[in-house]
Amino acid sequence: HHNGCLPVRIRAVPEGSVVPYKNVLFTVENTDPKCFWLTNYLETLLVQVWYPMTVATNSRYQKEIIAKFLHETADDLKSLPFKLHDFGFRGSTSVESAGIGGAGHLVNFQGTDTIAAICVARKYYSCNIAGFSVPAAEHSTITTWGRDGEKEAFTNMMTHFPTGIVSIVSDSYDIWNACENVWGQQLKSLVEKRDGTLVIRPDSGEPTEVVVKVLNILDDKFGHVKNSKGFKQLPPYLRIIQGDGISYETLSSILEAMKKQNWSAENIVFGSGGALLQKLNRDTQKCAFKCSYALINGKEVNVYKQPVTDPGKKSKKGRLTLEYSDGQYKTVEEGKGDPKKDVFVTVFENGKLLRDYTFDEVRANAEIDLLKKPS
Ligand SMILES: O=P(O)(O)OC[C@H]1O[C@H](OP(=O)(O)OP(=O)(O)O)[C@H](O)[C@@H]1O
Repeated sequence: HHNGCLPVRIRAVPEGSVVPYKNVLFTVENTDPKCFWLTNYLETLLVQVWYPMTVATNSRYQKEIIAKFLHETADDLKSLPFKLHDFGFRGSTSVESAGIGGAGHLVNFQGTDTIAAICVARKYYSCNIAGFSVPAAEHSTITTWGRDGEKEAFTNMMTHFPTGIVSIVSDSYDIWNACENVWGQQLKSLVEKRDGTLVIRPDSGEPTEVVVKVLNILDDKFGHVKNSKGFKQLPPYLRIIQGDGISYETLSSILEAMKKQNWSAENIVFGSGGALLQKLNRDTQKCAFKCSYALINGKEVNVYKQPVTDPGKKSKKGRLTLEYSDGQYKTVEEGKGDPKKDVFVTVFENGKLLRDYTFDEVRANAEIDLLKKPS
């Protein structure tokens, strides 16, 4: 009867919009009364948007934290798009999950090792290359040189990649020895003379302590410059990346510990895997899909649940719209919304995709206010 097309209308907030949780984000209505069952039949599939939304939210929050510390301790915010690198592919439950979640992260940042995410952004959001990475050692490319061969392994990376950024994991045996003696003495002139930036990667231990200690050792060996805000920066050919144990909580405490010792956030890049793509679930942002309205034998019924055992589970009533005014989003229930303030767009109707978003549009909608002073 419908030529294979689903008789539903989906209205949704533009992708990338930053909306406080517990607001309506999209509505689904059947357009054929005979298919009254279709809306909640689609619940299972449609609620899966919780995942990229939650990754994007978590990643954006981390972007806000990093921006705040850059505002306070760095000359500018130019490095922000590459400050949180996605290391999460290996910890994802599937290639598809890594692609979808990793694309959520790429809404906010451009650094990723999750190639599946670049494929998703290219295939579904017309983005040629949404993310980038750099040449990097991993433990096997250091440890295959043997315990006594760490210096040769480092030299090999430095000479194989003679220009640009190169990231070299340095905790295979003893991060303190690697920073103080191997990088700081034996390979010091190689580091200084190389045409690019060496990014040293500690990868174990308590991140807050390790990062500050590594910075202090490198300072002792290579010195620092003071930036316009009076904070210390390693020489431009030297930076660090902390990619172990990074979540929004640890990120904040590392940057705070650095600031206390007068280190600029400019010195560090973060990598995050499990906490970025996997340590979240549908309840992290309390994402749910509920029936709120029905037309029963011509009678309009506002449908809702309100369990006595948990007031937090009360659902919204009636026809729903999302309004934006005075810088605030508000969900309006029971069909009382003002169409002029409604931000929803009809994105799908009777089998047709009516509005598609490019990755650039999503990114623009999600951008943080870079000029805002840190709170
Ligand atoms: O944010 P995460 O999910 O922790 O991902 C990052 C970690 O993953 C890798 O090590 P991996 O865990 O594979 O091995 P390891 O236990 O030997 O560090 C990498 O060296 C980081 O330590």
